[in-house]
Amino acid sequence: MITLRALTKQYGEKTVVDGLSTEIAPGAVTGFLGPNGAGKSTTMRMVLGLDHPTSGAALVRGKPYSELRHPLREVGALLEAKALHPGRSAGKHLLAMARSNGIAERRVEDVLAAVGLTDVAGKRAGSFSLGMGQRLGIAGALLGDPAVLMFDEPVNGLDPDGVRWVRELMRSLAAEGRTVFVSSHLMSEMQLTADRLVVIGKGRLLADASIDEFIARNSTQSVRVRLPDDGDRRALADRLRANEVTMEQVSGNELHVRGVDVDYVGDLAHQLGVRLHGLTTHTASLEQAYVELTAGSVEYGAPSGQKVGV
Ligand SMILES: Nc1ncnc2c1ncn2[C@@H]1O[C@H](COP(=O)(O)OP(=O)(O)OP(=O)(O)O)[C@@H](O)[C@H]1O
Repeated sequence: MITLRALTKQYGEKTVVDGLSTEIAPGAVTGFLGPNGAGKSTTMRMVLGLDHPTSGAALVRGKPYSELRHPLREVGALLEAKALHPGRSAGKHLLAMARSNGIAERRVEDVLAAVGLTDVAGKRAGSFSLGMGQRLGIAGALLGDPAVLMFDEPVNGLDPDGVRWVRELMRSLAAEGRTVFVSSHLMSEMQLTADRLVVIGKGRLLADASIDEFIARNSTQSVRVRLPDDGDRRALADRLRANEVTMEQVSGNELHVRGVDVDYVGDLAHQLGVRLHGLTTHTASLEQAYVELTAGSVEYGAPSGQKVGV
């Protein structure tokens, strides 16, 4: 369990983490999402005692990091891949970590096997590819067999096999009853990996919900209608507008209609005698729900694209 209590961090005038309160529960993967600069890394650093809160608290199993007796045995983290001695072999790096943290040396073999690095344990960590570096970082996080794990962007730069491997690892760690807190920019990935989501923007909590709740609360369903004839499309759009129904033309002859269901649009098309080639309900993906939620708190975003007029 990780507990954030009104966690706040200011750098000079700027509040980068702003009164965050939530609990990251064991037995689940919790995705930590937010646009660039939202404060995700700063939050994780405070959980690990690498940054100090201006006010509030970040607790691991009820205690601040500084009060944990055997920190690496209680919380493991991958913050920045390759934050290690480049001349040391992977095995020696882990051995040094084990020795300085009172962790049994046999754990080194276990975690090397768990991340698939047994065969390259004797190679210099500095010669590792990005993917191997990530695996070594994850091995370090697992070394103390901790109940709480935090991963900051663990799939950054990984190939599809590596991404799938990280996903399965996160899921299996959660299935063992551990707390798994993972930040990512890849919404589609979080949709496959996470049970719950904590979303922040400009340091503030925007959402704290299960994936399904998050999509249901933050996105509206739309009806997608395809009409092969321009005149038919205009007739339907005019009638929807007259009925004060919101819609947009996305491409060619496709309309996205909001706030009504397929029955409504189908009946209207029938009344008008227009021909349809498609009529479907579309539920927003996590990506769309996330973009809608964070639209107001993107610090460095590009302006959104122009809509095609109907
Ligand atoms: N040591 C520091 N001094 C001043 N400002 C800082 C410091 N560390 C972080 N910041 C600022 O705090 C804000 C939050 O940064 P943070 O790295 O926590 O965001 P993030 O959500 O992890 O972003 P990203 O997704 O881009 O990694 C940013 O505006 C950043 O410039």
